Amino acid sequence: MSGPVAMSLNFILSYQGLHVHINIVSLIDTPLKSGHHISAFVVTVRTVLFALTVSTTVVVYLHTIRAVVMTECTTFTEGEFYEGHFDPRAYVKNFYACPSGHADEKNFLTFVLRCLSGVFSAGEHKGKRLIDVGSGPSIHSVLSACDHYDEIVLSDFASNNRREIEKWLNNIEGSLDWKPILQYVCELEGKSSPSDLEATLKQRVKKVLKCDVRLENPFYPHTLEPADCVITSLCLEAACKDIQTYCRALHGLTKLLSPGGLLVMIGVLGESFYKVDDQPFSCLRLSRDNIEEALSGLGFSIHEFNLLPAEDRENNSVSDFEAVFHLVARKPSE
Ligand SMILES: C[S@@+](CC[C@H](N)C(=O)[O-])C[C@H]1O[C@@H](n2cnc3c(N)ncnc32)[C@H](O)[C@@H]1O
Repeated sequence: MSGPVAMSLNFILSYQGLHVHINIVSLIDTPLKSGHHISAFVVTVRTVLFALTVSTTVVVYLHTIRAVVMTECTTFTEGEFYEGHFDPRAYVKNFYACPSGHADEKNFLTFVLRCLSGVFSAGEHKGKRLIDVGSGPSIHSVLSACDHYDEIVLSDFASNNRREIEKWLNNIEGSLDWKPILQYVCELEGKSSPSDLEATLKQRVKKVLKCDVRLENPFYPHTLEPADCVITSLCLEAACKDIQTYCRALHGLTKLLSPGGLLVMIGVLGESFYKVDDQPFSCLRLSRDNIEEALSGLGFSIHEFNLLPAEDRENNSVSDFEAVFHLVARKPSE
């Protein structure tokens, strides 16, 4: 099977103390198959002026130009690509090492954690079962909810992600460190003990399952009992190559909910790629209308839609999102 090949070219042009750093990252099809095209092309040109003094080096960034050209997307990085190319430890180190998240994605993670805390900390939403779809290697999206649901299922397409979660749940040496995020959520919610929160979550997570959101039943061949709450964060836009697939996947997720159940989504608008270390992944560019139309088409009522526009987008080297959104919607009761 052919898959996209990530190419990264770096070079420096120097002339009399003026250094031009050129970084080209592109996703291209494997040359083994003909008729394929460049699918994503990211060019970053950094012009750096080094002014040397006796003891110090002053670096002045003159300007950063970034151009992203999306052409026909024959190589959208779907689940199979994640299996071989997504580094769970690098992902967590890049984006979840501390509550402020990645330095280029200002306030992204604090916005997400605050929104999730706002939904769940009062205890208004509770129930027996909660499913997080496309967890990646991460547990942050269920931290605020875990006190209020008896059984939690985490899930992802990629086995390397599921393995990292299992390692953390089983206290295996060298597992991912979620302490800074646990600490932050406790501070938000006035809880005194991150280790109690950690213990609660570890006790409530009953399964870590393979899922594929492109399937009508994402957990096929298993049939899960209907959940009171489904959470999904940054998964559908990473997994779905076009809006039709996205709407079908959303429908599949909503079928996991019992009537009247709660859907909580975190996602990005207007993003075409993100990077984990130097490895780019594609993303379906969504608008707020896309999501609202898809959900109202499924009969959901949207209770909250919160948006955080990207700050300093032109200097973001790890993604090109326009805004991060958080929404809470309810499935119609029968
Ligand atoms: C950007 S990560 C999001 C991870 C995590 N939920 C978060 O908020 O950080 C996207 C995740 O989607 C998963 N994914 C990709 N294709 C998928 C599919 N078809 N079904 C389920 N998960 C998929 C990837 O393995 C990856 O873990």
